[in-house]
Amino acid sequence: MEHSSEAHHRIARISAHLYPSKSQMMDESCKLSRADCRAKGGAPGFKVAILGAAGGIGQPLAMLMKMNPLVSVLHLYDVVNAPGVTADISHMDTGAVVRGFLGQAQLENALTGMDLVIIPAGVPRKPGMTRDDLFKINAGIVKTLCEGIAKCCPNAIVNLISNPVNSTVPIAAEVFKKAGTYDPKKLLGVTMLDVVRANTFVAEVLGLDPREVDVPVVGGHAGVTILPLLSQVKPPCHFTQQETEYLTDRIQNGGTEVVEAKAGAGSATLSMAYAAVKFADACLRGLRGDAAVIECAFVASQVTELPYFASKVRLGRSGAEEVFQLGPLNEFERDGLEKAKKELAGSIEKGASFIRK
Ligand SMILES: NC(=O)C1=CN([C@@H]2O[C@H](COP(=O)(O)OP(=O)(O)OC[C@H]3O[C@@H](n4cnc5c(N)ncnc54)[C@H](O)[C@@H]3O)[C@@H](O)[C@H]2O)C=CC1
Ligand SMILES: O=C([O-])CC(=O)C(=O)O
Repeated sequence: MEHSSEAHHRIARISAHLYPSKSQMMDESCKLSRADCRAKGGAPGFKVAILGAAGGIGQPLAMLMKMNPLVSVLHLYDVVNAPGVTADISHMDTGAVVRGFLGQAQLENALTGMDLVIIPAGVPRKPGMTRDDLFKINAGIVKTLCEGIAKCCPNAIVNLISNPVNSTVPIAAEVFKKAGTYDPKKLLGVTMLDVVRANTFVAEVLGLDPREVDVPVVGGHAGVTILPLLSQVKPPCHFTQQETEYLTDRIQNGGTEVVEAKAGAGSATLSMAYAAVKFADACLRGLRGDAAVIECAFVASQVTELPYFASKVRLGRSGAEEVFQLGPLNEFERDGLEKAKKELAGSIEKGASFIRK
């Protein structure tokens, strides 16, 4: 039979977990706080922060990052609901230790020591809006968060999701330049969802498994700036003019397709969380030193005359270590490139001058 005081202690411990105040009345001496636990969260891996972790993208993104074996510490920051999301996700029996941070006063603690910072903070579109309509609110949010990064984890890789990406990446770059911490290799605008969509839609047209399809998508992340290079699809294939026009239009307007389907309840969140994790995982594999990790991203670039451009990049220990040229384009793509560059130039300038002014 169980010794009675041992049983008493066990009941008190369970009770302490469920009803802290009741257990306090039962037995003050047998409370076990988290700090007393033997686990010290020292598992090997990278430290990742998500800023905007309680949002539509943030929550599934946090869940998927908690499942990533390359992550040892996961910091979840938001201006609302961070404790709830953190409590929920921290019960998943995967390796990463999860900590929550709520509000501006906790931003610095959320960022200190991070290897990778993923930013999905900011407002999403409603039907009838362009991504640029989000600039007014999201520009200031991105500025504040990047000031925190410059101060607390200037060497971290930054994955910027908040729209309009074509402007928020230049905003982040200018904040880092002002702080003297700018490393162009470490600032990456996330355009992975365009690639994910392109792979899906092309696979549908060709009757292939999307996992076997690789479509480079270059330019930027809004309307005509999203330029799928269908002439470079792997495996090599041919499209009719009608297929090319259908696919280009669907890939460029994939975001709007979701915004309209959600009818006022926001924009892509689940496919975006999936794409963000796919991209973050590539960044972490690069940081680990894996060879040939190549993905598309919106980065500082000399591929065109514009200072930022999305194209394939090689991810390594220091971020985007190599930015690849566009390769041969057909006439349809060359036309698309000219349209993309025209719009991109304005969006980049708008972002940069928001900080320079
Ligand atoms: N790059 C891409 O491919 C995509 C980008 N997006 C963009 O991602 C952003 C977020 O979208 P959702 O998650 O759907 O929006 P949401 O409104 O569901 O979540 C945004 C979260 O950001 C938080 N937030 C607001 N201000 C903050 C601050 N100063 N610091 C920290 N957190 C803050 C909010 O509290 C909220 O939890 C939007 O700008 C959207 O346009 C969305 C889909 C794809
Ligand atoms: O369309 C939006 O507003 C969100 C987004 O960037 C996307 O889904 O590609």
